[in-house]
Amino acid sequence: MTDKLTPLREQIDAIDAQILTLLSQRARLAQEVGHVKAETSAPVFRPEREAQVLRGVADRNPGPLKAAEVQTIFREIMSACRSLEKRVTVAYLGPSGTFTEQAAFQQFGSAIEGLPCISIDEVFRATEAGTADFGVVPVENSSEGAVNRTLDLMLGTTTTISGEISIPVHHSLMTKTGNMDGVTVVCAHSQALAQCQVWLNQNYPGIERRAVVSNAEAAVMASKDATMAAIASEMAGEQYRLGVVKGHIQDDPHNRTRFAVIGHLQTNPSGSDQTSLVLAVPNKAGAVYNLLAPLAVNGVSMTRFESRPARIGTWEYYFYVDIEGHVQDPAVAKALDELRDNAAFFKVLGSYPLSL
Ligand SMILES: C=C(O[C@@H]1C=C(C(=O)O)C=C[C@H]1O)C(=O)O
Repeated sequence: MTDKLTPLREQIDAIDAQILTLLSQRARLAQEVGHVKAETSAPVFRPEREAQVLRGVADRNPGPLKAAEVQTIFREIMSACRSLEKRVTVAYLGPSGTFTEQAAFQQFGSAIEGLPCISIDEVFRATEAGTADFGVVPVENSSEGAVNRTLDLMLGTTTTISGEISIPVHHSLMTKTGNMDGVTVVCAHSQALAQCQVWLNQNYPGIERRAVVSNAEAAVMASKDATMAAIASEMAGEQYRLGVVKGHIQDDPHNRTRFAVIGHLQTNPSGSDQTSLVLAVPNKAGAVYNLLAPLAVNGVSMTRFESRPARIGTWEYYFYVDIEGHVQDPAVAKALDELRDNAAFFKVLGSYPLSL
């Protein structure tokens, strides 16, 4: 066997040497890009460029590696190259071990300064104040719908959305011991409890369910108290040394959560983009219909429509709308100009590359 392996490993060693040479050539070019940007105070992180690089490698990937695996490798290469220009600070809903942290690393790679925050409000504050260059917040879950706090804070924020991330959300039931002996309470974020409610009803109908600030916090609590079980990601379980009682307990096996990247960057078109808006209408008949008519007239597709009470004591609403395309696309620009005229409130939250 050794005789067969040796020549193959020699070939791998030779290729690794080539990869390393090419990586350092790439890194030196990124440093040069960094110098050019520094001369004009241009932003270091260019999400539209990174999205194009990642789409390009997926399109050209000859296999046998999967497109998503090749993208993960290139994501890390870009993250490391970018950090030679500047190591960006990214605030996210923590503590360490949350799905939002996972989303932040999926977007920026691991060569960043992570800034875990205790609440969604804190992520907005840190990003608005410039303590962090970017923030990552949950926006919507495929089973539970909108994350209302994020939508409310988007209304008044000075930041814009520069990217979106979509990740599969798999929950595990975990305890200190890996079994349920002596456990009297199951802790998790309210959304996670809701996403696992059918499974909990069937398997642990009598047990108390306690909503806590995050799943990661539930994992911390379970790591300190053998009477508590946590619902969280297996990643959080590993971090806090929990044993898995049962994995994949979410009621919907395709459960996903969408996250937004917020910051002070206006992202250029990447070729496959989305724009998020908040609108309100005057309180009269046919107002919503009239409001949205310019989208259809200009051939702009709406991919999401969500309403939130305006919280001013009357039955008025803010509408959160996602459309295909970028504000710099002529059809989108024209539709938005017309839309602005019909709206009682109008705010573009950002144009950004569609998640991979
Ligand atoms: C090198 C650049 O800077 C950053 C790093 C990138 C990369 O490593 O490919 C791409 C975009 C930027 O976020 C660039 O803007 O081209």
